[in-house]
Amino acid sequence: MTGTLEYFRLGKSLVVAIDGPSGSGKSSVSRETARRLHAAYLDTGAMYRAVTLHCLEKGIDFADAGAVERAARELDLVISTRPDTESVLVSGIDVTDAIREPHVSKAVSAVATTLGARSELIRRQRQIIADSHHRIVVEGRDITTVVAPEAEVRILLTASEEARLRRRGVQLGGTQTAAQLKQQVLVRDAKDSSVVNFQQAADGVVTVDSSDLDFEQTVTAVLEVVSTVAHQ
Ligand SMILES: Nc1ncnc2c1ncn2[C@@H]1O[C@H](COP(=O)(O)OP(=O)(O)O)[C@@H](O)[C@H]1O
Ligand SMILES: Nc1ccn([C@H]2C[C@H](O)[C@@H](COP(=O)(O)OP(=O)(O)O)O2)c(=O)n1
Repeated sequence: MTGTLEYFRLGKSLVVAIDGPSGSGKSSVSRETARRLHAAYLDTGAMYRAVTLHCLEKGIDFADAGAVERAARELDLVISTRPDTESVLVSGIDVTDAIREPHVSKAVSAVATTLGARSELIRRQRQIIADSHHRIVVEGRDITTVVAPEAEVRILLTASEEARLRRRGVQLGGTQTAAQLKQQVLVRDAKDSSVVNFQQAADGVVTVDSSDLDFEQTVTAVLEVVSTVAHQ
């Protein structure tokens, strides 16, 4: 770790790209990794969710790809990149909690599979990485392959279906039935997989399987991958 922080102090670029399926621990593990590295943190899924919420509120037809793309382009979206501040604003309104609602989770794949909306969000994500002076942990589905394939560290964070369903169930406070959880985790992943590959590691991407690791062990495993790069 000390070596990794030293690497940062030398002003070197350190983009940590983390992809993986739903419930693998991407958001929580990436946020904590960013904290420990004193780096910025970007939850790209939150951006897809914000566009989705906006479309739902404006009654935009998800089948109209042009309208969804326009919504992505025109959205006044501000997302915090401070790991200690979870904040998403749309037109100045705080939607941090609203974008996590189950009805948004259910609809979000429609935006994720609209290629024009993806291009716009990818453009914005690259800008945010540049604004961070390339010291950032970025997580999503296509960060290692599309958004930042040149990232110094590229990780695929996986976990068994059973672990992912269990974690999401606990996270949602036991409010969802087994069928609802399957819909939100496995069915959504299957839909999203039609446009991005986050099930297998691309060349040069290190897989961290968190199925049998607790949260702290997973963060440690990710930091170990980061530190091998810092010491190269
Ligand atoms: N290795 C782990 N062991 C146990 N629980 C974990 C682990 N990693 C994450 N979690 C918990 O699982 C839930 C889902 O994690 P999250 O980061 O939201 O996943 P994702 O962003 O991949 O959907 C959260 O409540 C988180 O605290
Ligand atoms: N880089 C990304 C990030 C998310 N997405 C899509 C895939 C997901 O269905 C949604 C929401 O992502 P999010 O990471 O919030 O999802 P979960 O934390 O797994 O519930 O956005 C994407 O297509 N590309």
